[in-house]
Formats: sequence, C-alpha cells, structure tokens
Amino acid sequence: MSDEKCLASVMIYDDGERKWKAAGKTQGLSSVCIYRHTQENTFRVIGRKDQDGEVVINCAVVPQLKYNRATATFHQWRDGNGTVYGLNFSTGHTAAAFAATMDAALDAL
Ligand SMILES: CC(=O)N[C@@H](Cc1ccccc1Cl)C(=O)N1CCC[C@]12C=C[C@@H]1CC[C@@H](C(=O)N3CCC[C@@H]4C=C[C@H]5CC[C@@H](C(=O)O)N5C(=O)[C@H]43)N1C2=O
Repeated sequence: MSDEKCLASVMIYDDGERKWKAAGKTQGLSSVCIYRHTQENTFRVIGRKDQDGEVVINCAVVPQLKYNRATATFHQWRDGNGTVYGLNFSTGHTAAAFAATMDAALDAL
C-alpha cells in the first residue's frame, strides 16, 4: 500500500455527548497510514501524533467497513465495535489519497 503519510487531525465521536473529540491526549496533527500485513492480507489504519508519537488510532480495516467521505477534507467510518473515527485532513489532496488507499484495501479484502 502507498505508505504516503497522510496528515490529519484524528477525531473520535463521543456518542454520549454527541460531539467529536480530538483523539489522544493533545490536539494537533497525526500521520495516518494504512498498513498491509502481507502474509495475512489484512489492513490496519494506524495514526500517530506528530508531536509525541502517541498512537491515536489503531483500527482494523474489515470488509464491511463503510467509509464515508462526508466532505472533501473530512472522512469518517465506524469500526467493528461501533467507535466512529473522523479524519480532518489538512488538504483535499491528502484526503483523496487516503480514501483511494482505503478503497484499494477494501477491494483487496
Ligand atoms: C448513518 C451514519 O452512521 N451516519 C454517520 C456518518 C457515516 C455515514 C456512512 C458510513 C459511516 C458513517 Cl460514520 C453520521 O452521520 N455520524 C457519525 C457520528 C457523527 C455523525 C452523526 C451526526 C452528526 C451530524 C453532523 C455530522 C458531522 O459530524 N459532520 C458533518 C459533516 C462533516 C463535518 C466535519 C467535521 C467534524 C469536525 C467537528 C464537527 C464540526 O464541524 O464542528 N464535524 C462535523 O460536524 C462533521 N454528524 C455525523 O457525521
């Protein structure tokens, strides 16, 4: 998979409060990548805060994942146990690159 680093602000939707929260301990941008495990042909979304390396997203890409391009720079999906992740990308270009990689991963599953 393209290991192009996509810069985004990673957010998690708090169902209880019905609002988006920044993922991780601090605000700020993370490098978000989709990694492929070659032997198992599985994929994971891994996001690390640029500031301190904190892993703020570590989410399996499962075949039934519905990836929603809510806007040109904000994409979102629900993981297997109902957590909703949102990626607020720095640019439409990185959003489109990430979404294309996500689509390729979903096609390969
Ligand atoms: C059927 C279904 O599951 N639907 C899900 C989405 C979905 C569809 C299909 C497959 C998977 C999924 Cl996950 C759904 O609708 N969800 C998932 C949880 C949150 C939400 C529910 C209600 C609110 C209303 C408004 C809307 C929202 O959140 N935004 C609008 C579009 C961009 C806008 C951009 C940025 C973020 C940064 C903070 C906040 C702001 O800009 O200040 N914000 C926004 O406001 C963002 N919501 C959602 O997306």
